[in-house]
Amino acid sequence: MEVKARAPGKIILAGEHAVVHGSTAVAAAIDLYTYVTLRRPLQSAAENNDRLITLQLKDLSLEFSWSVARLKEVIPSVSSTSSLSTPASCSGETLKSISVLVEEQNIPEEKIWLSSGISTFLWLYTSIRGFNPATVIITTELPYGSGLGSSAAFCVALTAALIASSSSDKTRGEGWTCLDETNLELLNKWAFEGEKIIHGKPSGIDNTVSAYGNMIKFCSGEITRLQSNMPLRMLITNTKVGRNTKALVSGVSERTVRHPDAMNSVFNAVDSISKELASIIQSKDEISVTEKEESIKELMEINQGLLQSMGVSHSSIDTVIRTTLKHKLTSKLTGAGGGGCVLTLLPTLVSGTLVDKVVEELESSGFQCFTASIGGNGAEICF
Ligand SMILES: Nc1ncnc2c1ncn2[C@@H]1O[C@H](COP(=O)(O)OP(=O)(O)OP(=O)(O)O)[C@@H](O)[C@H]1O
Ligand SMILES: C[C@@](O)(CCO)CC(=O)[O-]
Ligand SMILES: [Mg+2]
Repeated sequence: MEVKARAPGKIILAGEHAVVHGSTAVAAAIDLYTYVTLRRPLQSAAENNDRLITLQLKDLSLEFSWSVARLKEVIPSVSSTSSLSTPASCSGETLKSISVLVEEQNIPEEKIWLSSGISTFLWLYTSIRGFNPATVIITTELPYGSGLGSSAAFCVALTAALIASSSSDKTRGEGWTCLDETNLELLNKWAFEGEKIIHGKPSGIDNTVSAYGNMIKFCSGEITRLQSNMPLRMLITNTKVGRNTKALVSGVSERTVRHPDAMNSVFNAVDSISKELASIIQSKDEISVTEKEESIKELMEINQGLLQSMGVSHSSIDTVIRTTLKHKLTSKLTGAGGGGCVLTLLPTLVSGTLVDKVVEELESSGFQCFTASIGGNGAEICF
């Protein structure tokens, strides 16, 4: 028995970090996906003594396996205390036990950043599917830890596959299909629990936009779907500077504890930027696209300045901003910053030749550029 699921990455157009502190943010799904295939063994094989839960990370040529017996020994209570319909947080104690199971896998030192993802896998899998043996195969088009929501796409696609494999209502051979509203809500709640293991204190925007797709305005868990009334093209530049969302988010929280008044003013300013951006994107007024683009440019510039003041920019991000500005193009970091990816607005009147020139310049600095279509589908499953 095999089910497949996929979930998209995202870009944050405005409001990252401030959204963790209650400000509004605007995000959109992009057409780069994480794919999960879940294979359950035939009944006869499942009854063998060597029953295994296996995780294959195909792009990295890595495989991790746990015997069901070992899982039952180390985290006996997980599957008895939770079920698909009751999303629950992983307690500190359970996470410690799961870390023991992850450490036993001897992850190569240079890939140790995968540990939180593998812990999340074990938590989500055993909470939703119990100790039923299976092989889970993951591939991704998203760069890991670069601000495009690889962690959320991983949690959402994995949970979607787990929900699909638990479902008795299977419509075969119909290609990729969306989940119904109830399952989507459940999926989003479970994926948020997964994100908590990877991010520490996520706002929930990344898993929500990956699950629901489209373009959304998000504030304290409340989602508004945005209908764009203008073309929106962004160049994405991956600085390839590795960073970790958990550390960056906690850095901003520490700064907020030290300077609460100043930082709350910053978060309020970001809230206004996101709200204004959302209204420009949706506006049906007679304002020309060029005028709208000019406003968006300015808002991106102010947002980047505020992200700088939160301490989450990086010299590689500054290089991208300077390089694009030479060609009168505006950029801001996207996601958690500290390196990772940068967005550059490509106004409708900008010629392909200019874009090619900018890309060439950015790539000669060692960065990687690409474009992605914005605002597509969220999580989907396939039987
Ligand atoms: N396909 C995957 N397989 C296993 N683990 C993954 C996968 N994708 C992401 N992860 C886990 O998520 C971590 C990266 O998450 P992190 O939140 O730091 O970056 P991001 O989600 O790419 O960026 P951002 O949160 O800024 O959008 C990795 O270190 C890994 O533990
Ligand atoms: C940095 C952050 O705001 C976005 C990461 O994509 C964290 C979050 O909202 O969970
Ligand atoms: Mg993440």
